[in-house]
Amino acid sequence: MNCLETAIPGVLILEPKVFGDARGFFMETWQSRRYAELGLPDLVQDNLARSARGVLRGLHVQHPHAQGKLVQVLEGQVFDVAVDIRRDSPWYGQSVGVTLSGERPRQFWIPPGFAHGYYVTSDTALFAYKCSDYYHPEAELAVRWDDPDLAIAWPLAGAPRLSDKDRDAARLAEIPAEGLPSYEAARG
Ligand SMILES: Cc1cn([C@H]2C[C@H](O)[C@@H](COP(=O)(O)OP(=O)(O)O[C@H]3O[C@@H](C)C(=O)[C@@H](O)[C@H]3O)O2)c(=O)[nH]c1=O
Repeated sequence: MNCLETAIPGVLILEPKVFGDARGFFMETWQSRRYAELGLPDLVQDNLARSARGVLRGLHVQHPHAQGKLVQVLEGQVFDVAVDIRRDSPWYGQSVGVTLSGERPRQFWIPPGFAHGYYVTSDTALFAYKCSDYYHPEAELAVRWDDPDLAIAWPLAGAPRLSDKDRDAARLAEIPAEGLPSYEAARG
């Protein structure tokens, strides 16, 4: 497996080994020992979402109960973004964006303390991810996907389709510092 660093330490692009043959392909999408060697924590919840073209989900984070997320597109294509919102991080407000597709299977590791979102650029997208903590709806926080301070270069084709929660989300600067994860707490 290839492990590629990004502009923010800890945010990783993983390229698992793909075994192609006449039938199709095979790959391991998670293996506890190998992923632990890369520094990933235990993963305790597995999620799957299908979305139509133009859907944008995010930006979401849990605080407390910060979740690291190992994400992968099974079918279709998305633009996926990790935003560092750890209040005392040297990379606070910076983001990493990556295109993920079922055609070129690779994984994106979003560490705890980052807000996460994605925008669907194919007719449909099947999006799978494993999380390092359980879902705690009372701890959910949404940050505006189009927060001008974050200046995320979404590859938009028209207005995105949003949930009510995401349409009403606050800008990062509007969230009190104590409502955001800290660098140390998110590192565990
Ligand atoms: C995230 C989640 C949602 N749900 C339920 C709550 C709700 O009724 C329904 C849909 O939830 P949402 O609208 O929050 O789904 P969605 O907008 O897809 O939320 C997800 O967005 C991406 C960007 C992330 O990073 C995820 O962590 C998660 O926040 O599913 C669970 O039961 N467990 C979960 O872990």
